[in-house]
Amino acid sequence: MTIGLDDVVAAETGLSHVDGEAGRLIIAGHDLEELAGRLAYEDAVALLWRGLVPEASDPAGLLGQARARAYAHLAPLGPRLAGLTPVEGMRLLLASLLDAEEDHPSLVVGAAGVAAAMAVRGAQGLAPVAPDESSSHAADILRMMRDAPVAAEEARALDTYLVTVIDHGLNASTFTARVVASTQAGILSSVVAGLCALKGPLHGGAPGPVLDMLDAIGTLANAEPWLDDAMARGERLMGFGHRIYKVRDPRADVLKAAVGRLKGKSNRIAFAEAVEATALKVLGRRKPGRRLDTNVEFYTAILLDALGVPREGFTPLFAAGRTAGWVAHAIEQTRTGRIIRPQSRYVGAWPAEAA
Ligand SMILES: CC(=O)SCCNC(=O)CCNC(=O)[C@H](O)C(C)(C)COP(=O)(O)OP(=O)(O)OC[C@H]1O[C@@H](n2cnc3c(N)ncnc32)[C@H](O)[C@@H]1OP(=O)(O)O
Ligand SMILES: O=C([O-])CC(=O)C(=O)O
Repeated sequence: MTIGLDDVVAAETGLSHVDGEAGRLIIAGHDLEELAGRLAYEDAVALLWRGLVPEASDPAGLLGQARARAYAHLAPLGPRLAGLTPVEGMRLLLASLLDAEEDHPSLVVGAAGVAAAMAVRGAQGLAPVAPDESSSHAADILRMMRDAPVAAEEARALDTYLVTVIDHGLNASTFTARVVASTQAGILSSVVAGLCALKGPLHGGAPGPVLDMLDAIGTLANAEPWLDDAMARGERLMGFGHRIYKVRDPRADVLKAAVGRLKGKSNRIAFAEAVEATALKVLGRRKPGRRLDTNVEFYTAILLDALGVPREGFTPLFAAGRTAGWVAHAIEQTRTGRIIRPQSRYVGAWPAEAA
């Protein structure tokens, strides 16, 4: 038995496939590289939901309406976000919809976009900004978050990001969502559960710490000693390593290319590339045979920073993108009609008479 379920197949899915040896991600029958940077997020949602969600044929209009409907419910909660981190705020907002029994696929995705923007603003003591139904999902999230116009190239960069993270096999948050869905709890409960799995740094929470790491390293000359000291203290280098990928995560290059297209918008990219190369050298030396490479979170940090997203907002944006995946997995799992219930191996004390 493997603790951590490394090689266990816990579900069948038609949504996405991660080939960890080839460094390949297939989403609904397409390589990620065919989709990211080419499709708007709503079109990727339609592709992912095809055959699962009836309204998938017109996702653009539906997500706009969904944002407007969600905002009407969520806006009064704006004052309650002060003092919460954006992840906590987003959780509070989405959980509040549970009471309203809003369990509709598009509404949940629309609400996740609104909640991400509101939670980032709320954490800074700023009032929420209303959605624009006619805007694309990516452009509207960025505009609601910053309350300022969004350039077309910025909207495209965020689209690329949201599509890149839309789904990824049975990662920790999606597995969590499927476990909850398997109890027939419904879509929204599954999504809120998935969101709860993103609170820590190991899954979806690494990009903020990646920027902290780059800031702490400061100069290229300091990179190798800094990274080496961190490893000597037993720390993990954020943005590196993956349970499934034993080679470079293909999403790292998709996002790095998206940063490159944002001309003049990142003053960190050259430094980040140099630190990445040094980190790979240090990881290879300190953990020989472990096959630790760059994961999606490293260039997520650079891209979202270039878009002016505060680092505490990185995880809410990951969640906003992943929500369409959680929803689809929840529906897929619910349809199986079977509860997910693995076994544990008891290592505690036995009653005296059984010893
Ligand atoms: C969207 C996403 O969530 S992508 C993942 C984002 N998370 C991060 O970037 C956080 C840093 N990375 C990690 O913590 C891990 O690589 C994980 C959690 C992503 C995957 O972990 P697992 O595959 O379970 O690896 P596991 O914990 O078994 O570690 C294997 C070995 O590699 C080491 N290792 C794994 N990742 C790292 C890392 N980033 N830095 C340093 N060492 C690492 C572990 O210390 C362990 O070494 P040991 O056996 O000598 O003690
Ligand atoms: O697959 C995983 O374990 C983590 C990950 O990269 C993701 O969820 O995108």
